[in-house]
Amino acid sequence: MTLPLLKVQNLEAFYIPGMPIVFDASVKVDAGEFVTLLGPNGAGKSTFLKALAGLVPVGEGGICFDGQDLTGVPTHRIVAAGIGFVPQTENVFAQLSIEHNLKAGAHTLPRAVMNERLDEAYERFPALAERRNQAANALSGGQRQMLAIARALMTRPRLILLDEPTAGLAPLVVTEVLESLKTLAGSGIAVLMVEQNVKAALAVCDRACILVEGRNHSEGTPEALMADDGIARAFLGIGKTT
Ligand SMILES: Nc1ncnc2c1ncn2[C@@H]1O[C@H](COP(=O)(O)OP(=O)(O)OP(=O)(O)O)[C@@H](O)[C@H]1O
Repeated sequence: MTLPLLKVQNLEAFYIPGMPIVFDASVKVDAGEFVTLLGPNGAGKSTFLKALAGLVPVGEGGICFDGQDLTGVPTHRIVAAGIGFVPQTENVFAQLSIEHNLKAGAHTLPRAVMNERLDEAYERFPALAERRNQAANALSGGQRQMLAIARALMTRPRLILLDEPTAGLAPLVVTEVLESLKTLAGSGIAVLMVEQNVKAALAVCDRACILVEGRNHSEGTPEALMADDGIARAFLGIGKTT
């Protein structure tokens, strides 16, 4: 039996000591798997993701990634271990060019490696290549998200965490961004994202985990979750008509 790439067990995360937001959440992600975290507003999904990125303190529980214990380690070590993080907002430097944004994602790399990674990014997202010298604030919302994703990929992570990557985007662009994440997962880079566009997320992911009040509620393939009438109505915004 192969171990999951990411195994989070019974994690507690908090902003204020003694006042957990995430009480007991467990999630596994396999290599190349695309997993969505769903749940009501305030369930602690973003907090959970930030805790995995080392941006929120953790209490009980553990985070194991690629055989390494990453519980409570600082963000730079998490990135070095092979995890990329794309925050929901302010995820690009608006005044900097696209190329400088990408370089900022991996500024410690030697020049030759950096150029290789830039080529990879432009190959993956051709729209960025065409505009490489323009400021990021000239990009559309969807292209900005692509840039934020491309920047997180500059360190060649094995897992990328994304906090609501389609927030505020038009429906067609939502699909475009999510399809690009599906392609990413297909290329072997695991994806764990928090998403509010439930139906669009379920159309592309392999599995979804539902968090409620900082704890696991249920999980399964999109098909299995949608087939459960109680879950579909309560969490997926899909009511069966009778
Ligand atoms: N920086 C912070 N300091 C203190 N409390 C916070 C902070 N950020 C979030 N919270 C609180 O943590 C709780 C969970 O928020 P979180 O954003 O993790 O939930 P969520 O499930 O992602 O919700 P949503 O779907 O609305 O984004 C909320 O009650 C929120 O007020």
